[in-house]
Amino acid sequence: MLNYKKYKRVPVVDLPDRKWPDRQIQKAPVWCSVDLRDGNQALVDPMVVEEKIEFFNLLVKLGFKEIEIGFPSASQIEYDFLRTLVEKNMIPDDVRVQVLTQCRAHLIDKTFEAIEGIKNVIVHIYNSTSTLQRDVVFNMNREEIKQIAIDGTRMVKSHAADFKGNLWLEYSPESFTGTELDYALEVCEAVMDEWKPTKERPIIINLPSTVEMTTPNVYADQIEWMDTHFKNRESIILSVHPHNDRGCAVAAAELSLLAGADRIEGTLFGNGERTGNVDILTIAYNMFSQGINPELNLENVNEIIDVYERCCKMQVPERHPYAGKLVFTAFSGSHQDAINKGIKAMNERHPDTWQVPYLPIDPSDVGRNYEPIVRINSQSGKGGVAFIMDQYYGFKLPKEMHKELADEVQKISEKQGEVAPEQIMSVFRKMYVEAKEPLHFRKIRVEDISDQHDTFDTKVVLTYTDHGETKVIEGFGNGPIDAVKHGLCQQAGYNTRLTMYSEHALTKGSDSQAASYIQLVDAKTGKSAFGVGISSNITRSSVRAIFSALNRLYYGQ
Ligand SMILES: CC(=O)SCCNC(=O)CCNC(=O)[C@H](O)C(C)(C)COP(=O)(O)OP(=O)(O)OC[C@H]1O[C@@H](n2cnc3c(N)ncnc32)[C@H](O)[C@@H]1OP(=O)(O)O
Ligand SMILES: CC(C)C(=O)C(=O)O
Repeated sequence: MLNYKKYKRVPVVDLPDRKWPDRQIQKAPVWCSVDLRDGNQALVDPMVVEEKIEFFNLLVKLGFKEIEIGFPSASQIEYDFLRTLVEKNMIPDDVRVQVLTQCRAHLIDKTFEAIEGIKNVIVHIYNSTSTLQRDVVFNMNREEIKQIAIDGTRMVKSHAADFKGNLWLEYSPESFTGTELDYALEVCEAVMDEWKPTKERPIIINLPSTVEMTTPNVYADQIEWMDTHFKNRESIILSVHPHNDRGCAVAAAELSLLAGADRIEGTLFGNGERTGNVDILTIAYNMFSQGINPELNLENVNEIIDVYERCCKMQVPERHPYAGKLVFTAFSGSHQDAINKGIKAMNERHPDTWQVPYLPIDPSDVGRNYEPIVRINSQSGKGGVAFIMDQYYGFKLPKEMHKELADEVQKISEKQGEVAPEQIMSVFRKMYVEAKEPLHFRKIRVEDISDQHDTFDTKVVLTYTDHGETKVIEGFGNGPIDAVKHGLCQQAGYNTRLTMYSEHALTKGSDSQAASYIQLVDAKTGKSAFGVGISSNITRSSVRAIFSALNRLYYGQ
């Protein structure tokens, strides 16, 4: 049995008048990508300079205005990358780059050496404040730990006096979620007392969920508590930095926005230590799906995946929100049916507002144009097969026909697994379009005889082969189809009723073709069959559909 007694609960926050549950997200926060630092430090093979440059350029293209580019005092690669950005003038003027350092003199000195020449920089210092780390890592009491933060701030301050560009300070009480709230507040305020931020030159106070330890509502309570207890709150940009140990980082980040956070640090696809940082893209796409401008350029998720996978040597999982290969695809019948009907209804009723069952966003909005929304396997139903026929090939099968074709496709999927659209099309062709024997329609002549006949106004002369033997018959009716049917009944003995007819121009493939669908019922036995005809001439496509139905009805095709 699992030894759950080994673990103890993390205390919750006593916040009876919490406000965040009644709020809604109204706008995008300040986004800060920490891919090149927190994401990078978790990689099996951290990025080399060229990869960091490619990733940095992607982040700029996506519209990030704050980018933590590394820990320049940690390694030569980190340092060289930063220097390359500066020397090659690659940092846009409207982007603030951020660098991380521990509160240690030699690391801060090196950091300032690295950032020389940057126009806008955020120097991010941190030290762990949690009860556990105070005890086992630092073996220091509360005052001593607070002093690390104060000393770090002082060191940055003394360097900042000589720094030529614009510089902001960010302070993180690392392991904030394992820190007593009153103590976290005390340390942050000690840093602020030292730094002296103003409304015009605010400090970034970043409250990381370094390890996600609780349900997201507790994190939100912690953030709201801090938000409402800070003195001089207007001189703070309140930032969060959730990790995903419990799989709830996105929820934690979203709830923290309700609780007062202004800024989110996270990574693309949630790469980062252990289970990762919060996935910024998911939060941004969530906003987008609610009609909120995410203020990032996220139209091409495939490009983001491409750069991410190449530089990080990580894979985006197939079920990853908004980005996974399978997230816009339905295999199951009822989902496919609802999507099929939903898209049709939306196009008819309100094409400007996306509302389709099972698809929270329009895949094409994020560049997933070629995504198969519907894929067919043994879990699929008739709606899905009809959707494929329409979306891929332009055949709008009458509802009556859906089941027959789907049953045939299902027989295949039960044997082989997924059935590709081409295979469905080939089944359709074989079943209907190629049902041309033994009755093979050759040609038709249509005459308008309206002033020569009382009830019928169309005469047809129909040539076809029956088991190879050529036959020519005449038929009269109130239109070509009716006349063909009468001719076949009276002169060839096929006594049928026509119970369904529909036709449409084919929108996909050859643009001048029409498709006709017919259902014939044998008047004596009641047996029925569908037929399909295709031709550039609507009369010929209809007659072909009749012959297809006859062959299937009487000759078992
Ligand atoms: C939650 C986070 O993600 S924080 C960011 C973590 N990222 C990284 O660590 C990646 C880059 N880091 C590195 O390359 C290295 O750790 C370096 C270069 C920064 C420092 O290297 P080293 O000094 O050789 O080793 P190390 O990191 O183990 O140093 C630990 C010492 O720093 C102290 N320390 C750790 N964090 C801090 C801090 N934020 N401020 C001040 N001192 C600190 C520890 O108490 C320990 O002190 P001790 O030597 O007296 O026991
Ligand atoms: C440095 C801090 C913000 C960090 O990376 C964390 O707490 O996860």
